[in-house]
Amino acid sequence: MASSSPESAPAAAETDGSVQIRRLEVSDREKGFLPLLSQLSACPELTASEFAACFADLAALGDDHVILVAEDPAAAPERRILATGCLFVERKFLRGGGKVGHVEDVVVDAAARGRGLGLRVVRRLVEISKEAGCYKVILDCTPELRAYYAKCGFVEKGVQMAIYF
Ligand SMILES: CC(=O)SCCNC(=O)CCNC(=O)[C@H](O)C(C)(C)COP(=O)(O)OP(=O)(O)OC[C@H]1O[C@@H](n2cnc3c(N)ncnc32)[C@H](O)[C@@H]1OP(=O)(O)O
Repeated sequence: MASSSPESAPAAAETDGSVQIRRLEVSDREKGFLPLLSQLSACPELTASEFAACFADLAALGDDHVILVAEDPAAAPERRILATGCLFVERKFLRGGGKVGHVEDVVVDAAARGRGLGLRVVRRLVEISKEAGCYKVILDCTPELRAYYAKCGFVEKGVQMAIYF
C-alpha cells in the first residue's frame, strides 16, 4: 500500500547507512519521485492533486500494491528519492487461492547506480512478497538485465509476451 506516513507501514522500512528504504508517501512527489520514474519510461509531470488522486487509488489496494522508495535525507530536497520499485500481489483461484508477486517499475537514479540500491529495493520487495504468502515472485526485463536480476536471486523462466496499446 502506498502510505500517507512512515508509521503506517513499519514492516517495509529498512535503513542501511543514511539511505532509508520505505513505502511511498504522497509527499514524495516533491522529492523527485516522478523525474526518477521518467528514467525508466515516459512519466509526464502530474499536478499535486493528480498525484494525490493516483496515490489514493493505489493506496486503496492495500498490501496488494507496495511501492518502495529509497530516500537520501542528505540530498537536495527535490532529489531525495534515489530509487524505487513496485510489488503487485495477484490473487488466484489456482493453488488453493494462491498469490503471485509481480515486481515492476524498478529504477535507480543514474547518479546513484552501482551503490547497491537496486539490489536493496528488489530484495526487500522479494521479502515482502514472501511475507505476504506468495508462492512465487516474477518480473519481466530486457536480456541486458539478466545478470542484475540473477544477483537479486531470480532465475530465468518462460518467455515474456506483450501487446502494447
Ligand atoms: C522489472 C523492471 O522494472 S525491469 C527495469 C529495470 N530498470 C531499468 O532498467 C532502469 C535503468 N537502470 C537502473 O535503474 C539500474 O541500473 C538498475 C535498477 C538496473 C540497477 O540498479 P543499481 O542500484 O545500479 O544496481 P546495484 O548497484 O544494486 O547492483 C547490484 C548488482 O547487480 C549488478 N548490476 C547492476 N546493474 C547491472 C546490469 N545492468 N547488468 C548486469 N549487472 C548489473 C551490479 O554490478 C551489482 O553486482 P555486485 O553486487 O556483484 O557488485
